[in-house]
Amino acid sequence: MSDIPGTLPGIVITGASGRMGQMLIKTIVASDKCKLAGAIERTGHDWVGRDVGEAMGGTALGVTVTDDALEAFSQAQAVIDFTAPAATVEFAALAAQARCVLVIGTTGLSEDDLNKLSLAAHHATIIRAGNMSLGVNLLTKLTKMVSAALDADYDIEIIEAHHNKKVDAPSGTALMLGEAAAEGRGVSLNDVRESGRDGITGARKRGDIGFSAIRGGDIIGEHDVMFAGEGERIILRHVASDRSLFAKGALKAAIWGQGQKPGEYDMLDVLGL
Ligand SMILES: NC(=O)C1=CN([C@@H]2O[C@H](COP(=O)(O)OP(=O)(O)OC[C@H]3O[C@@H](n4cnc5c(N)ncnc54)[C@H](O)[C@@H]3O)[C@@H](O)[C@H]2O)C=CC1
Ligand SMILES: O=C(O)C1=N[C@H](C(=O)O)C[C@H](O)C1
Repeated sequence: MSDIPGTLPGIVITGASGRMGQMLIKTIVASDKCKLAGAIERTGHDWVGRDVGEAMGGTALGVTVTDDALEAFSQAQAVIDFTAPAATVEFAALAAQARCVLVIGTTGLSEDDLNKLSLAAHHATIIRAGNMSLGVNLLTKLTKMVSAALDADYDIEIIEAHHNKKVDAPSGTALMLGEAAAEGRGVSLNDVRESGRDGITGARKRGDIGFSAIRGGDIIGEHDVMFAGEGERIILRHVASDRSLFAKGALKAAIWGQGQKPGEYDMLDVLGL
């Protein structure tokens, strides 16, 4: 890992051609706190071998898209990964080899994937969150507080809406909010999670935390946490209206991670919440 004092941290972006990949590259280019050190795409992708700025339809950035992740990671101080679970697990192992900071935004990770990330975190500084925005991370705190103040007479339902290309449900953010609500109630989310209502479901089970997912158009990401009681409903809401929100949070995490010991962190650590 190159680490020349006084230079800006170099950041590698995986999934460079993706919605978040391109947003991250634009955010890095506009930042005076870090520089773009590499751009990764999957083997066979038509961006591999091209200048990433030109591939994005703009001016050349002097960074060629590569599928050799380990070589790119070893030249960087941090990697930001918003791709897909299988790729994220591979990148975590490579980040451990390269001993660099890895910021993970990928959602839809299984328990097995998370265990592999924990192993990689023995050698890499891994910062992971299903949502990198200040607003959502603050909302997790509020959700926990409201959930702790109310008993199970208030039914908790989490409703999320995203664009029609999203492949996982419930969203990573919805699960973060569900974990916060469960924590506030002093229960495990796995014991009370209800995310598959269809057909003759029977009445709602007291204490369940329900999830509903809407998919349509270009919705960036909207989340409601509803506490539905007798005669009243409390609704906590976050609406993302620009993807740059997530990219700015991820960059903040990559810079915060410099000098942190290997281990697992989240955005609450980064934001000091
Ligand atoms: N934590 C957060 O704040 C946010 C998380 N996300 C999550 O980020 C992930 C990506 O979202 P989008 O950018 O919308 O998806 P996308 O489908 O537009 O982009 C994913 C990119 O990853 C690339 N990729 C897949 N496998 C790869 C591999 N093995 N090597 C290199 N590149 C690979 C694909 O070619 C594609 O370019 C999703 O899991 C999404 O839920 C999205 C927005 C915010
Ligand atoms: O896929 C997305 O787009 C988003 N994914 C994250 C999630 O699963 O919560 C964050 C954000 O809502 C956008």
